[in-house]
Amino acid sequence: MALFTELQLDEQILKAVNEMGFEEATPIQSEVIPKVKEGNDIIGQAQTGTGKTAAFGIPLIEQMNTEEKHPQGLVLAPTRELAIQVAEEINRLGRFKGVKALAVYGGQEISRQIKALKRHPQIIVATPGRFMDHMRRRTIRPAYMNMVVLDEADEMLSMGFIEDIETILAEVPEERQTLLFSATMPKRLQSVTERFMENPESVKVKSKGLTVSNIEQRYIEVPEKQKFETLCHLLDITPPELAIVFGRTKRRVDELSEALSQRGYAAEGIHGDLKQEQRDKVLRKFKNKTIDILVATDVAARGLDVSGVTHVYNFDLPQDPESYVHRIGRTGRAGKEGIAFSFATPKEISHLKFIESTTKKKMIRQDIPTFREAMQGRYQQAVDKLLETVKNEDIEELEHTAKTLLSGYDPVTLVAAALKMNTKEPDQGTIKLTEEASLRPKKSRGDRNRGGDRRGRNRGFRGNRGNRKKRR
Ligand SMILES: Nc1ncnc2c1ncn2[C@@H]1O[C@H](COP(=O)(O)OP(=O)(O)OP(=O)(O)O)[C@@H](O)[C@H]1O
Ligand SMILES: [Mg+2]
Repeated sequence: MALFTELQLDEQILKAVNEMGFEEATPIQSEVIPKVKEGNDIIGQAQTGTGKTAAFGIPLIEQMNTEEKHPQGLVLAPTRELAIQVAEEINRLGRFKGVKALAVYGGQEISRQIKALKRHPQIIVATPGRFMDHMRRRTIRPAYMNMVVLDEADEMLSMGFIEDIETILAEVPEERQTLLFSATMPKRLQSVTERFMENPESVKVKSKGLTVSNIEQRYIEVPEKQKFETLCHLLDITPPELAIVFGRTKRRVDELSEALSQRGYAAEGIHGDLKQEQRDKVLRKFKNKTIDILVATDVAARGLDVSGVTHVYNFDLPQDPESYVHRIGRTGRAGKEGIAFSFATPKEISHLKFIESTTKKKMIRQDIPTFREAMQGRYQQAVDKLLETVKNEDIEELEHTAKTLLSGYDPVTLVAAALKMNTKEPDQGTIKLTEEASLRPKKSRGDRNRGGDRRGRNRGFRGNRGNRKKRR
């Protein structure tokens, strides 16, 4: 860690950094920021939640000319929510310097974006598909861009955005500076770095494994049919502040969020078949804690930074170890603690071991929690609620009634009854959850095959690829 004052930043950026409450630069920031200033192409790898956004955002802002009318910086990101978030962070960092970023992504009216472009943002943060749209309409001219950042480049590759990126970068002047960031750098990414970057310098923050140590990683071997009860029990035993539950498919996410709601949890789902408005609404509710459980496909696995996420549950194991790293990285951010639970069916244990071998971190095995433990958790919640009321609520009015009650009943009986009333009822009612097949051990699947799967499954919900095709 280094002080930001040692990084020779613009005064205005330093001021923004201070106001954001950053005290010291994180390792990736202190390594990358000076190197970007030297003008090199950089490949930056550091664990999830360690400030990669500001690591590229700060030097990007520094090199923007606020007199210039055309956008000069471009950040490409795999998902719409991530594009929005990165633009927000850049706007916070750049506000005293007068550098503005605009998020441009599928699912939002293009006319609205065209209007916003007239306010001359220096930096565009885009999903590849929508950026291509703007390029074709000539509403954005890449010819003036001199810095390009590929955030989560490996994910854009998996999603099949490679050709789009190629098309985009062919229109950005060659003498640009290109930066590439991710917490994971699978080998297949080399093709991207070779094609799009010039003598890139690799900056990799030294660490024991791919995941941060402040995330406790656990797994539970559980048959498919018992997963849902197991999840409910875990939620009861230690209620999360905010939790993300990852499911494999969109249908799974729909069914799971419905089932959780039915059982009385404040849960909603997010995936790519939802309208963008709905996606925004759900994420907003999660951020302001109207709901405390977000059920998601991998659309929420990358880059999303929501403070207060204490728990991540892999209801279904992810196919790729990379996806595992990013999913669990939604907790334990910026030095905070987090816990990740992964469910593996007996057949999937070998796949889990394969994930462990990639992350170089063993998960702690835990038994399936019992109904009794879950009930204890619920009672504890009732106790907490009662004590909270004692502490914070105005209950004087009820004192007379309480005394009358106490004259006729034993106090232990009364308190126990009050607790019982406040305890969530044992689960009942049937829920609908279509079974997922166990994942096959990864060894039998090729890289290309996996990439294709993901692309097929996710198409249309990141970067609006589907719509673009129709218009063409
Ligand atoms: N120097 C700093 N000090 C304190 N907090 C910071 C600092 N830099 C960034 N942060 C905060 O840490 C959080 C995580 O940062 P960021 O989203 O950039 O992580 P990341 O490395 O891109 O993670 P991911 O791999 O998941 O995308 C954000 O809330 C960010 O504002
Ligand atoms: Mg990031």
